[in-house]
Amino acid sequence: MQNPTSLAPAGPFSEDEREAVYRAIETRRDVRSQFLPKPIADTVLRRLLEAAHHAPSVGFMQPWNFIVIRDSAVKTRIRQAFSRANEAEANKFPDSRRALYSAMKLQGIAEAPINLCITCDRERGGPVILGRTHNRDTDIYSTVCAVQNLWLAARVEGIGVGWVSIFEEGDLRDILGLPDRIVPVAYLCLGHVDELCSEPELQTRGWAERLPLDDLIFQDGWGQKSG
Ligand SMILES: Cc1cc2c(cc1C)N(C[C@H](O)[C@H](O)[C@H](O)COP(=O)(O)O)c1[nH]c(=O)[nH]c(=O)c1N2
Repeated sequence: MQNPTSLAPAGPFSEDEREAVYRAIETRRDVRSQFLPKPIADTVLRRLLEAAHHAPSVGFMQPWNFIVIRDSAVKTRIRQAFSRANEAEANKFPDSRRALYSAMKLQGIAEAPINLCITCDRERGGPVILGRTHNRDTDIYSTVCAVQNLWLAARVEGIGVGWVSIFEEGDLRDILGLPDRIVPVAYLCLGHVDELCSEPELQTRGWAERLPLDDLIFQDGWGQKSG
């Protein structure tokens, strides 16, 4: 049988292109406070969704859907669900951290012109999916790849993205009318930004620090360091 694969050139990008890609990766931020009210043009939103839709997926399953939320009544219900979950989460932390937790803004649901729920259809493509037999969660991993593609594409477009995960899943299911087989993987707030924090907000506020990369790299087996 003839090999149907067609090949395209795949050498390194030019220096400028390479720098631009790494700049997008390094300056991407999780956004909660910097959203501008300016609407996102449909053409821009479409490019972001195309970027997400070009993510890798197990068995080319493409398990994602994109629920674009603009309706302020829906956002209000989502915001209320966040508030309930946020209170419960705050109470999980010891007294010494609770005040700092409560002082942080952890969502921009109302301020972001668009909210976007990226879901995973756990039954898309039928019961047997190439590559998923031994790890059922690879459909979820695939959906997260779509989220990251969108997040980086958004940086390039001057659109900030904030991932909000402080919800009871049942609330999201109920508000968005999700069938049982659909998992809400990411709830994202999107809006134009003209400024972004230069470091993760959780770092500047003293909640956590970026770990040294060298501590995380092992050679040929868990815990094994070179030299
Ligand atoms: C799966 C997942 C879920 C959440 C987040 C991220 C991810 C990957 N993050 C954002 C998170 O705090 C942030 O990514 C890190 O602090 C690192 O900062 P930068 O993304 O580099 O700005 C996040 N932030 C927030 O304010 N509220 C939230 O509910 C969440 N939830």
